[in-house]
Amino acid sequence: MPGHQGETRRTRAAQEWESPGYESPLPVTEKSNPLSRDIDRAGPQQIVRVLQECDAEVFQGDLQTDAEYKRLYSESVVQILVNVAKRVKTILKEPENSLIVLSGCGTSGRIAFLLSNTFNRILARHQQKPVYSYTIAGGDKALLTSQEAPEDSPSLGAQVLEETCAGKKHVLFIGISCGLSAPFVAGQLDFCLNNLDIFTPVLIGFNPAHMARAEPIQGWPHTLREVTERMLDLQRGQRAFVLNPVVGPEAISGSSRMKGGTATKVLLESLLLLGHRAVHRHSEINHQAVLDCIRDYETVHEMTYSKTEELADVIGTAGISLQNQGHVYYLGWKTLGIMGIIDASECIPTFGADFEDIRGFMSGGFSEMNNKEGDLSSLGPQFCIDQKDFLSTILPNLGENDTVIFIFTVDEDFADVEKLAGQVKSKTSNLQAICHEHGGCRFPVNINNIFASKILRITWTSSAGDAEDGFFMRLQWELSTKWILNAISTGAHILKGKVYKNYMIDLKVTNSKLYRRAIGMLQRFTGCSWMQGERALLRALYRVEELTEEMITADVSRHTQAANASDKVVPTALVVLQTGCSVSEAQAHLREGSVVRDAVEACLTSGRH
Ligand SMILES: O=P(O)(O)OC[C@@]1(O)O[C@H](CO)[C@@H](O)[C@@H]1O
Repeated sequence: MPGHQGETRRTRAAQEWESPGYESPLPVTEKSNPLSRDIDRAGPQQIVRVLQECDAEVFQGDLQTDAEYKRLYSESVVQILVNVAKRVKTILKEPENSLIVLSGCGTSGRIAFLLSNTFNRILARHQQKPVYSYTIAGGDKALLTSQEAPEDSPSLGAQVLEETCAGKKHVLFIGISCGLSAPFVAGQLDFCLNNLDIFTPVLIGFNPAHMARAEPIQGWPHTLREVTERMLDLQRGQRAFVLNPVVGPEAISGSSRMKGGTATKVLLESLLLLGHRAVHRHSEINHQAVLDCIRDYETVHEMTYSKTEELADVIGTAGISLQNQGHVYYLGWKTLGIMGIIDASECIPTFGADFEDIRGFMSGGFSEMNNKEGDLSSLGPQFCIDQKDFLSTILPNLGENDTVIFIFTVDEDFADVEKLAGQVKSKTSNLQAICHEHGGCRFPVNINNIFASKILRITWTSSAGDAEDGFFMRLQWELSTKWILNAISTGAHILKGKVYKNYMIDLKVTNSKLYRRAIGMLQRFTGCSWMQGERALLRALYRVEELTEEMITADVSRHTQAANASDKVVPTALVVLQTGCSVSEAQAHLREGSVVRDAVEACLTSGRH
């Protein structure tokens, strides 16, 4: 794709979604992206192109100097990164009784976990004790599966944080909520604000402060907007920090696992790396150092998306597997294995997918995960993540409808990769590799032979630096892998018909944010009122024609709990609203059309005539 054409499209799109009336009053993270409007009708190549452009928006500079929205490269954002990196440095220099806690819900919490482990490993290389910890709404179960309900509890957030920090005298707390929306994180920030003698709170998200969630939180006297405003007041005296550049609407509306997760990783890694380099290499923490770091990540975007053809091929293969009721399996090594497990776990709430549709496994399983709660495999098949589990439970039934994607780097034991690939190859020809190598280190011939043409290989230029450079390269591989896997799972679900325009129509309404998003979607597509949308949603959720008084007056938390057990709730409500049919008729209609998008589209189009 010629670069300037993409840039022109991005500028035009930004002018559109930045205009004050565009999908007002939705915050940026919930708006639909003009660049991806027709992604549901795109083929694999086009899907990659659209995702590339949407992801490039993460690194877009200010359109004008007085632009309303701050971006990653904006002066004020860079300054906050500098200030927070200096706090990191202070803690690393005086680690006794100190802690850096990273926290979030869903993807945000998973990234918190990943980075907390990585940076503790960097410290170990320098013979330093761990300083990092993480919290995630729903505990370690949420690292592997979707646990959306705990996201709604501020008191749970505060309690978990208090336990994590017991006895500490200095805590840098970094709460991540891409939409500035999660009550769990709000509770933690409020706890910090009430204990400023110990805590320095930092909030990371991707909306301007005036778009932070302002609706009342059940059983709590504050809102996230109010907490954000309190933090902004304290920011002047550097007692709290709000890092909230805008990165543009998601390619799939509201799917903050994508750009939100990416920008979180870029921001956090940049500020943590600078803090570490200041201590271990005595380098300066200044604007230029921040800009250099972000530019390195921008290069990762370019390198990754230079593999458009190969990526489109994998999406096509994975899409066919899902269309034929087959499965996609990620088999990864080290942290790239974790990236696979994370990406797979997100498909359940995002696309209403079954946990068997896309699954991730990693070499070493829980001993390699290094999560706080240890081996969770006894909790059920969803928690079996070791490649050994793949061999014992999946391999025997693997077939031509399944796609298996190997994710590894030149640092792996090739004999291991080769042996597993041979076993998989005897069951399915849909074998793919995503692999990272660097200048001095290439894959041996037998690895190339076994995957033949099905290799998406990225060769990185390595700097002959110290161990920290090695870590930095791995962080870049992780981000690159994230982009690739997000594209594969999103693309495959698009090809399966799980996306309508650029909306995830079959999402699970398992927390209050998703519940509100679903009603908003019903309003948008049918023109109904909020109340009509909510009633239709509840009828679909409880599978009843008439709502009882109890259902109407119950708390949203009761509905979101019930949503776990229901299927195709939003598509059913859409059909009910649009045609005036009963819930059971709508369900029958959706069963007939195996592709959700087509069934919904047929109904919406016919309703218009
Ligand atoms: O608090 P955030 O980061 O805005 O949102 C977190 C979340 O609700 O959103 C994602 C789905 O959109 C999931 O990762 C997670 O469950």
